[in-house]
Amino acid sequence: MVLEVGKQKQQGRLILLNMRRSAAPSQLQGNPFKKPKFISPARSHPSPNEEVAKLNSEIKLFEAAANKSNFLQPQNDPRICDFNLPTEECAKGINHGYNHREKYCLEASTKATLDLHHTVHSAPKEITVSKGQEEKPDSLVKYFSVVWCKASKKKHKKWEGDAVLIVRGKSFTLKDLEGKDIGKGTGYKLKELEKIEEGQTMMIGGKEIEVMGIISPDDFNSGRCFQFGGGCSAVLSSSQAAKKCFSNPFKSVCKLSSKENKQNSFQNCKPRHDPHAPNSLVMLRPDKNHQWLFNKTCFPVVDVVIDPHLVYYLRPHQKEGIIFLYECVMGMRVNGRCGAILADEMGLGKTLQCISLIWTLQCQGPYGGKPIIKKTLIVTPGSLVNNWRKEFQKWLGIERIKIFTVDQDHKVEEFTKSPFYSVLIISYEMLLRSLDQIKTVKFDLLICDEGHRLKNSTIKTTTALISLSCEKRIILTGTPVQNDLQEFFTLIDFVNPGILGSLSAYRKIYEEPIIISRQPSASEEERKLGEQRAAELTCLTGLFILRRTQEVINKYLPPKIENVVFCRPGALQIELYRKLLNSQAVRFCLQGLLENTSHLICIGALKKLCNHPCLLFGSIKEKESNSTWDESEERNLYEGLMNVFPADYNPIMFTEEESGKLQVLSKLLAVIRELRPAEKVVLVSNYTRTLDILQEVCKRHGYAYTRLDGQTPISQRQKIVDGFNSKYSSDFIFLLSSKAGGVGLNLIGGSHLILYDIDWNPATDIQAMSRVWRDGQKHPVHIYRLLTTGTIEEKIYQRQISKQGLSGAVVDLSKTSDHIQFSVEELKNLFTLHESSHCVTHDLLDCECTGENHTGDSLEKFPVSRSCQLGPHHQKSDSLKPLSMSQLKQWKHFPGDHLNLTDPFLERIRENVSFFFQNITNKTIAI
Ligand SMILES: Nc1ncnc2c1ncn2[C@@H]1O[C@H](COP(=O)(O)OP(=O)(O)OP(=O)(O)O)[C@@H](O)[C@H]1O
Ligand SMILES: [Mg+2]
Repeated sequence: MVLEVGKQKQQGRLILLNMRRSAAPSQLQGNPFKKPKFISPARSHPSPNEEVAKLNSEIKLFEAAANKSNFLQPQNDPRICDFNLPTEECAKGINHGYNHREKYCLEASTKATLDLHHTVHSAPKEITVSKGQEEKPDSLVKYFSVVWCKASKKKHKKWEGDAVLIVRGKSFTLKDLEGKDIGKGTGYKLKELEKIEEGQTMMIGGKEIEVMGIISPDDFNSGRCFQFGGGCSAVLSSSQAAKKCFSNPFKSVCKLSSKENKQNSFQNCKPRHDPHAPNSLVMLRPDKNHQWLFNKTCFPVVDVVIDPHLVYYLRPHQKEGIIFLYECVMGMRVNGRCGAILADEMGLGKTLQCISLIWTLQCQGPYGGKPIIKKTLIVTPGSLVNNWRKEFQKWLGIERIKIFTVDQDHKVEEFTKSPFYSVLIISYEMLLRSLDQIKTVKFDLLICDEGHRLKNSTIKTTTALISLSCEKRIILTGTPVQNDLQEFFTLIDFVNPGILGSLSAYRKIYEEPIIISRQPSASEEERKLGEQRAAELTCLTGLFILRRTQEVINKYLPPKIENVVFCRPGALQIELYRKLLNSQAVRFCLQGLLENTSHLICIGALKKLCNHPCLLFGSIKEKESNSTWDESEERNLYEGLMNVFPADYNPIMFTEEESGKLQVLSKLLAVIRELRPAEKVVLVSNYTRTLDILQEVCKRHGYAYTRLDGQTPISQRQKIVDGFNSKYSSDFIFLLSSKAGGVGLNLIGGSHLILYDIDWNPATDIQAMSRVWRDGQKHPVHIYRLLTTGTIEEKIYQRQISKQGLSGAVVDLSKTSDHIQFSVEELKNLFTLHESSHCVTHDLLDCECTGENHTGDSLEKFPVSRSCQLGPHHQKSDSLKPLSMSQLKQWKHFPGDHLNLTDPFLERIRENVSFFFQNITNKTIAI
């Protein structure tokens, strides 16, 4: 059966092979439209005998081409669209794409036959420049795929490359397949440009071209007519790039060494688990094309069935995710491409999906049941290395799979020397240190957890990982990947190298038109072009990117009660705040007189003050004792500030009353302890010094606590997390530095989470909040975000939720306030203290209520949209994203002195609170 398919294909390609022979080298990567027709301008067609003689040697080339030309597989699986595509529009786009690509291939082969009869080219005719003033509406634009070379009188000319000819009225533009202009002209005779047709050879703008085909406006606008948008070519070019470092990805890891082995394998060709059992999860069978390419030894095709032991626990979205990952790494979604990005929102169980995949591929495969992978490399942030180990044990026990985690006591060498282990789990930092040893192992699958860190292609980690010769690559990330087109390219190019062409081509074909189309000054034409390019890019990459939002697991989770609590500042805080705002440093900032970073120092001081005046006191003392104090910028800021503190002020003896937020926190902890003695609290700050203060509060009140921050050794981290999550733990509080260790942690032992301070980047806060409201959480989750009323904290919050704050930068954890540019106007707003307002944020909401008990609908009814460079239509709504102002308005809100506070926790803190916002998710379940 398989052989038959191969034979048919061979016959079908006889003609094509000869076309290829005469092609310029660039054509091997060229445009699929005309690739098969590519004939040197001065070359006649070879005789049929020549053809046959060359056949054998060229079969191989044909195989490669056949392999690649099926870039997208329409026959593959109708589920593709269901799983992948972010929007309906995109789904339409994909089907459309399929048709096109099928059409391309068909057209290409038909044309090839025609070209065989196309013998010697007549001398090209020069298109003449018009002298008259004929006019033509701009809307009549035609596109052609062409091959070109410099004009010359030589007999044996060689085409130099493919290009796209755009004819608009009397002008033309010639673009190479990287989107660069290589020729331009205007004032040509309209009649001559109008007459251009397929097969025509001509001189235009000093270049000789041959028209290979007509490109539809749709194909041009989508960018498909360019090198990598065309599908077949994309795979070809990149596979050539990939060849450099990749070995055959589909070669089974279990080579048959003898006849005996082979016989045995045939006899054992049964699925490992019963595919017909109820609830069985069976992977897609490879299609004929896949079989022909990767089942050379003709093993029987066997069902790959996920271990029922795992399936029992899997959520529906996880089953879909496993199917998706399987098809991606098997090269069933994009032929010859084995990369995937699983970008599910935080807490959706990306780890379990990967573990299921690894376990499946390590034991099974579609061809004779032979395993697909032997060794897997998992690279993850240091704090999650042991979390991965735990998850493996949780889902597979300790017997099924042998994993090795690298730490101080367990070096990579141990893994490399032992045949015992199949999975290596290592931190990004350790990977860099042990790269040479890691390279000695042949890994069949590479998983990069929290892989958005690879978005920068120049950082060492990315280059190190790129250098590993493993083709099956998976990036896991909870952060959306489409917000920055440059970073998007790097991530895509990492998992599927070369699929979007070179970076410069990508910029020309996709990035530039998309960005131009989003500018307010964009013309209608630019807007349309940008939209279509974005749609095409999304469709192409949507085949191997999967993102699901939190909603898919909401029904398995307990209710979440989110509160934004506006805490009245203490008297000392207000006095110090005023003084800081009156300082010379702030005044200079507002006049634009100081250096670039001065405003950051002012902002830092105000933020410290909001957390607790003793932090500011500590900073001033520290600076004063420094020998450079006299020249330091801070002097202008701190001048006279010490006089505001009581003469005998001792920061170690700080009081709770000195900070509005600390007072609220202290009362909140007390009421949680009293009303829910069995529940625990995660207390988050971005600053170690603030955590010190919070730790001191725990001590003073006798609360048992544990702490994880940047200083915590990686080897300790999982132990701390496990200890806290254990029901036997006596810890009441988990002190967490969100930036240092928030990513990926499971802190389901806690059901109350308090964000003590606010970060410019909402992603940091969202990361922290997602630690407790996730699978496995048993209690309703209470989130409290504390903000000091009228201060810079409110402004940062507003920035987070306003449009400005929603620009691409904010969803990226690596972006800090250092990256944020402020206008003088913005600085003026930042450096204002609103002493008389209960809640400046509410004042800005344009809400009809006077702040009295507005009980808006639940947020769930209001889908949130995040700005994304690929446009609003190219991304599903994400639930774990910053709110917008209008959504906040829908939250229940009321002043602190409101009479009917139904929430017993809020009731206890109201004395120090000027305003509340509250929203409940999953309200249906009784709290
Ligand atoms: N099907 C399931 N049933 C019960 N618990 C599950 C299931 N799937 C995952 N979990 C648990 O949910 C928690 C979150 O899973 P995981 O850490 O894999 O999330 P994630 O998608 O990696 O999130 P993040 O982006 O925050 O890292 C883990 O404790 C995991 O064991
Ligand atoms: Mg994770």
